[in-house]
This record gives sequence, structure tokens and C-alpha cells, in this order.
Amino acid sequence: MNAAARTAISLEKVSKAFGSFIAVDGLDLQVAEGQMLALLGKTGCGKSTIFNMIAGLTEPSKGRVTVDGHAPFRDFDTFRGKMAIVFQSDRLLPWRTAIQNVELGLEILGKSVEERRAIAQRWLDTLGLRGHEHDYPHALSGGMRQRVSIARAFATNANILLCDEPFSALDEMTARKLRAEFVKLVKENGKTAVFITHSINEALEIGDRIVVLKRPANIAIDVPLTSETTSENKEMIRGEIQTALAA
Ligand SMILES: Nc1ncnc2c1ncn2[C@@H]1O[C@H](COP(=O)(O)OP(=O)(O)OP(=O)(O)O)[C@@H](O)[C@H]1O
Repeated sequence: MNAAARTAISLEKVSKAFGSFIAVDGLDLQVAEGQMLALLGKTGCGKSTIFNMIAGLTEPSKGRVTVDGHAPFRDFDTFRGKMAIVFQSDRLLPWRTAIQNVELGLEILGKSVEERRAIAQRWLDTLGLRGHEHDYPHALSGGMRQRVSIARAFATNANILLCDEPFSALDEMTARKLRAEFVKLVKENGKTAVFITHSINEALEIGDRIVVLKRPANIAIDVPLTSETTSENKEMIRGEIQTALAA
């Protein structure tokens, strides 16, 4: 990552309370443009709450969340087409074919039929789905459906991708292959990505940076991974993460 990269996502002293329950407590987290951040933590530590605040679905109780300089909850409309989300389940519309699902975001953005068809076709091709454009989701395997939802996320040309365990419902071989393709596409297209995962292996495979949360969501470990991170370094990091998650 370029040391001078701009901050794409910023959480400053952010807390989120549900009634008297504090789910996120004074979190400071900055994500640089072009960074792939893997966010790891035990069940219930607040990952989804953080995700929802970045996506503009939840307002922080205290502190400031900004994405590209705007507050995602208050300025929700500013983010139309600028943030895309890939969920654990593919969330495809069953009555639309693969290409119609990919076109959906482009339709909302007001692209012409020709333009959206061309963009959707290009992304389906990139994701290896040529020949399946007109298949309905029920006719596709889980891995193929997730490929469609990744194509849909990239098709809108959003700079920021929020990913909530997108590969966790797939078998490990399918997940590994898709994960590698996904990382390549994120890098080639200069996206900033926040990637929630429960898997240490996955975090080590995809992240430029791994943040491990402790409960209530605050940072236990924040470690960068670079091309110079050796496999021995990764094993040390794995040990640290395991200790943090066991605490
Ligand atoms: N709307 C809500 N009302 C009350 N409590 C909530 C609400 N949303 C989340 N919480 C609580 O906040 C805590 C953090 O939840 P969150 O879903 O962010 O955790 P998580 O790390 O994403 O968990 P998981 O890994 O299981 O998805 C949990 O204890 C949860 O019960």
C-alpha cells in the first residue's frame, strides 16, 4: 500500500449502544484507499455492527464514521453506486436471470439497457459465467451464484466493497478458488475492501491488513501484511490471532 494513500473509511472514537448494551466502544479505525482489510473476531464482538455503520445502515451512538469524507448514515444517497456489499448468502432475486441480477444495480443507477447489458456481460465473463447469463439462480451452484453476486458488486463500479463472509457457505475448494480470484479483481480494479471473516486462514489469504476485534468491539490486534511477510511471519501472526481470539 502507498504510504500516502488517502483515507477511504474512517471511524473516530465510535461507539454503538443498543439500550444499555455497548456493542462498539470508542473504536478508532482508518482504512486507506486501495486497502483490503480483513476484520476478524469472535461471534458477537461487533463486526456486523461496525459493518452496518460503514454501510450507512446504522448510526453510531457516539463518534464519527466517514466514508470518502461523508457520513454514510446521514448522507445515504451520496453513496448510491459508490459502495457495494457482498453478503454470505448471494441474495440474488430468484425471478431474475444471472445477467438480470447483475444489471439490477445499474438499472437503479439509471444506465441504458444497452449499457447495462454490456457491463453485466463483461463482468459475468470475467467471473467465468459465459454461457450461464440466462440461467436462473436455482439452476446455478452455490459457487456460481456467489460469482453472480460478485459480478453484481463490481458492475456498479463502486470504489468500496463491503464483504460479510462471502465465501463461508461454500466448500473449501470452491471458496479458495473464488477468494483468490476476488482478491485479484479487488487489486486490479483498485478497490478498497472491508472483509468480515471468522476464518484466520481466510484473513491471512486475503488481507493487506488484519484487525482482530475484542469485545465490546475494539482492537486487539492490528497487523499489516505485505509482499515481504514471510510464511514464518504469517505463522507468528496466526499464533497471535489465536491467542487474542481465545482471550
Ligand atoms: N439491534 C440490536 N439490538 C440489540 N443488540 C444488538 C443489536 N445488534 C447487535 N446487538 C448485539 O451487539 C453485539 C454485537 O453484535 P454483532 O452482530 O455486531 O456481532 P458480530 O461480531 O457480527 O457477531 P457474528 O460473528 O455472530 O455475526 C451482540 O452481543 C449482539 O447481540
